[in-house]
Amino acid sequence: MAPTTTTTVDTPVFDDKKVTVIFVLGGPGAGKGTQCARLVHDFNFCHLSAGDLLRAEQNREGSQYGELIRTYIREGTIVPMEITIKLLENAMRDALNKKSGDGWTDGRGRFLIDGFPRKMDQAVKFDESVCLSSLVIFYATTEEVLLGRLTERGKTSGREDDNAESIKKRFRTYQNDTMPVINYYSAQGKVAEIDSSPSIDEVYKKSTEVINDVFAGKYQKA
Ligand SMILES: Nc1ncnc2c1ncn2[C@@H]1O[C@H](COP(=O)(O)OP(=O)(O)OP(=O)(O)O)[C@@H](O)[C@H]1O
Ligand SMILES: O=c1ccn([C@@H]2O[C@H](COP(=O)(O)O)[C@@H](O)[C@H]2O)c(=O)[nH]1
Repeated sequence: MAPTTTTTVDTPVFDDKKVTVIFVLGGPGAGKGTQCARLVHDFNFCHLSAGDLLRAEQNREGSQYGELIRTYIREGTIVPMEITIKLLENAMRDALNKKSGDGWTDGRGRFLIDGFPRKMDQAVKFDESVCLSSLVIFYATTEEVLLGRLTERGKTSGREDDNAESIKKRFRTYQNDTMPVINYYSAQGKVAEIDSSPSIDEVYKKSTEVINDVFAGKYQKA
């Protein structure tokens, strides 16, 4: 008899009927973090930046991944997905245990996951095993605008990757690895694209319209 093969399908840790996950993507410096900070204030989201979680893990005393993460970030490449997904899952569990108020009763929660998924393997794995996402907000602008913003931010950010060489590598990774993720979700009708070239206030107005649409049920999960 031919050997049987089994395919393991993960059950997501969090129920997407209770937990809303919105991914926030766009080129480096597009304004993802800036917009998320304001959305948190007005809609009581938990904002999880994958980059921030990785930097915290990199700097955590005793972390076995510190040096590995530092190298990937400096090179502008994507840290192996298992690390980032575990950090996100833990942070989500923490927030679900601690947060309260609008959107956070009876095991419910709402998350803006910023700068993730950056690569197709992360997208598929997160949706399957952590929580099915509702939408991607995609902040789109030109490389010229991105470069200007990152160069300016680099004067004070202290980030090891806000320098000309790392920025160039991050742009390449964005085109090669992250644009396919945006196209993948776009084909499922799960992308809201917002031009992030105008002022912070103008971009924010569009962002709130998208979030109101999500809560009004405009975007149905595939
Ligand atoms: N609409 C805007 N107009 C002008 N400047 C902006 C705008 N949005 C953000 N900025 C500025 O651009 C810089 C990058 O913004 P932000 O850190 O929010 O980008 P990001 O997409 O989160 O970047 P990264 O992916 O590198 O973390 C910041 O200094 C921010 O103040
Ligand atoms: O899912 C992710 C997200 C980020 N990274 C690495 O972190 C840096 C910085 O990310 P920001 O969102 O700009 O803060 C990014 O260039 C990657 O090297 C990752 O590996 N995986």
